[in-house]
Amino acid sequence: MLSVAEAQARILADLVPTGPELVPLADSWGRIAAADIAARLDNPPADVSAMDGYAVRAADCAPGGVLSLVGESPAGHPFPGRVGPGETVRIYTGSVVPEGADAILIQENAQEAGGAVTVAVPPGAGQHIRRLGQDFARGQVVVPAGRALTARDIGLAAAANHAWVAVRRRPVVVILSTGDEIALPGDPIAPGGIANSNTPMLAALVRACGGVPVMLPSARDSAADIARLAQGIETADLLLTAGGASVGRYDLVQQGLERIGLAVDFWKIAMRPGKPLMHGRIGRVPVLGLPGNPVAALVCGLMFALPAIRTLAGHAERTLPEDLATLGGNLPENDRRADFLRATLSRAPDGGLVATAFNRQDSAMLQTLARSQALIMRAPHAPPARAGETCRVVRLDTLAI
Ligand SMILES: Nc1nc2c(c(=O)[nH]1)N[C@H]1C(S)=C(S)[C@@H](COP(=O)(O)OP(=O)(O)OC[C@H]3O[C@@H](n4cnc5c(N)ncnc54)[C@H](O)[C@@H]3O)O[C@H]1N2
Ligand code: MOO
Repeated sequence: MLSVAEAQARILADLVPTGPELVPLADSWGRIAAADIAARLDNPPADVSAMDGYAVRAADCAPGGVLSLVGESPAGHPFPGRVGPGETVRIYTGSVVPEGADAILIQENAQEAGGAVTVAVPPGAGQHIRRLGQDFARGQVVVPAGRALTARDIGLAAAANHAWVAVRRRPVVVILSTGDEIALPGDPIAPGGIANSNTPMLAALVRACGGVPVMLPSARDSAADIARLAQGIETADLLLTAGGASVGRYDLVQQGLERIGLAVDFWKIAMRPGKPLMHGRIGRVPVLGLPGNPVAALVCGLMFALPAIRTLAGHAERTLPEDLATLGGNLPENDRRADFLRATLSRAPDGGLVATAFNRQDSAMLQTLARSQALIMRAPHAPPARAGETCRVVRLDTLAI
């Protein structure tokens, strides 16, 4: 069976990012920059004052000295002349510093009367001046390609004078759950039936990864029905199936999709939950067959669908970051499958993270999944671990998933 890392590498190997589209900058939150965004101007565009006061020549300012007030430089209306020896110009925060001046005397440290300004506390040379380009220079890349745009990036791109940005088209991800027992949430549930939690959960995951989910009606446990529902996926960027991935007589996803051209790349990986994960292609469309147990579907979603969607979306950070934490309880020796244990997080007195695994890790238990704040990652064949030892975690509390 493949390791988690090998499976990730094979899934991501030949995914091609979607093409670019232009969107208004203000609508670009969370979108992935398709190209570097370079500044179209210097910021600040000139030397400007950081305070309200007087533009002066620092060398002219001595305590008690008097300067002649020769004009004003309001923001947006630069003073056209020069500040000569013994002269000063009234200035405000954000105003262009007139030629000749090399410091700002803040108004709290001066007294103005009858066209003269008396210096109380002289400024140092250069004080309270924001230099031309000190934030960024024209041509400098302010947002690199592949970044998911934050409110801060949008502010920066706006300051760099961009009204539109090129972002990647959101990948279209088709979701197909399978199983005779599956009913739409809210519909009557027949004896032995179960509400479909995977489809809405995976749709939310797709959205959180920057994709557009397309939820198909769930398929019966029949190869013909699976093939029928999955027809027409050639315009999608990714197909996610859930359920029917294992070895039972009614686990028919592979058989069903083979009828419409599925070529399987791998099936089964050394991971818990998630052993029956399948990867393949139908034509150019990558296919991820997720296990039906909802926890396995979501954990495989985080470890494989998320990197795949992020790669399709052109995101530079493809996989979830790992953190270190201290174990809050003992863990037994692990077998040959990498384990992802649902866990809560707390803080040790020194502020460090403490991860405590839930006692029951049944991959059908959604409540512990929803309550978990991290997944403790255990390597295949990890020896028993004791409370207080360091462990690797994927944080869920910081993900909006
Ligand atoms: N003999 C073996 N049995 C199983 C093995 C194995 O290796 N040998 N693997 C187990 C593992 S691990 C998993 S995970 C499951 C995966 O099974 P499938 O992917 O075939 O999923 P189903 O059998 O269709 O369903 C499993 C379980 O999940 C429920 N389910 C399915 N879809 C949904 C949905 N959309 N919403 C809510 N719940 C869903 C379904 O009712 C079952 O209870 O196989 C083990 N078996
Ligand atoms: O994926 Mo299964 O849920 O490993 O138990």
